[in-house]
Amino acid sequence: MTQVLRVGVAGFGTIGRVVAKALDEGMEGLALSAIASGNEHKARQAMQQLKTPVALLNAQQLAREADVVVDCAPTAAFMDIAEPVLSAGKTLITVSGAAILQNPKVVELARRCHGRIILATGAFLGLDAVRAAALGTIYSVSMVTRKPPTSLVKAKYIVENQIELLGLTESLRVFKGSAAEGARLFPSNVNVAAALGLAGVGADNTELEIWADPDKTRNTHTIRVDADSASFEMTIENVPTVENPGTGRITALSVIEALRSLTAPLRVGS
Ligand SMILES: NC(=O)C1=CN([C@@H]2O[C@H](COP(=O)(O)OP(=O)(O)OC[C@H]3O[C@@H](n4cnc5c(N)ncnc54)[C@H](O)[C@@H]3O)[C@@H](O)[C@H]2O)C=CC1
Ligand SMILES: O=C([O-])CC(=O)C(=O)O
Repeated sequence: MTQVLRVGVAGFGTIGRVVAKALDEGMEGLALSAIASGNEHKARQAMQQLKTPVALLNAQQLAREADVVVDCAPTAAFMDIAEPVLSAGKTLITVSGAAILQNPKVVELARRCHGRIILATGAFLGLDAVRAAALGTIYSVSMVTRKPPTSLVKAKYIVENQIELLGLTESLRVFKGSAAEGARLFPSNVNVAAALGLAGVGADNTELEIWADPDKTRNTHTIRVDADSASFEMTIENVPTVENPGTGRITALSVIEALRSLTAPLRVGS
């Protein structure tokens, strides 16, 4: 008999709903087993769209119920979701690179308990090449993010510093520094910079600029890497989701792809 992996989805928002829908519609070797949410009322309403009803559980119960948990919740909820999954020696798929930087001990927890954290590529590109280059010598890694002002208005740093972005007529650089600092100040907006840091030379040594750009309609990230094995420059232009413009449409698809590669007979890319 073929084994089917039970998948729990934690966080039923912009990304979580798309991932749950894909599982509900059928993915080879994978089945949606339960959902955890930060807002029970909204989650119950949205769960009515599922063809096969599943339970709404808390994070502890979800970790017991599922073989694999997909974390699609805000950065602040990461440890509540990750800890029970990893302590049980199970697999966590996440796109919260910023949360991993904030909680580096989570990697040790996974090691000690034989759990596994898969940081999906998310709204990004090129992490396979960066990881490979990191086996040699990387001289520099930098990233420039340009987002439409609407994608940045809810960012922690922008809100706390009351920076007015919606009336911009030209682009404004809102951050320049390390990816580590950028991920701390913009946790929901530059998870991709955190992932780039983790893949390459570390977030402290990865340079980052973030621009609010009224001429952009897409969340755009350009990375430049100079290494002894290769030099490369890549740009991705992500279509913002309607629900949460800071989140590109491709993010949920990347998570679905990460799930699919758990059971697919052929995996393309490292
Ligand atoms: N690496 C990447 O490329 C990207 C990463 N992200 C990250 O993905 C995460 C989710 O993004 P979105 O779906 O756009 O956010 P969202 O705000 O649309 O959805 C988050 C959901 O999590 C729920 N939630 C809150 N606390 C929870 C808890 N303790 N347990 C379970 N659920 C909880 C909320 O009620 C909400 O439904 C964020 O951490 C964001 O920073 C987002 C976009 C790209
Ligand atoms: O980096 C993120 O967390 C999200 C992002 O920029 C995008 O969706 O393009």
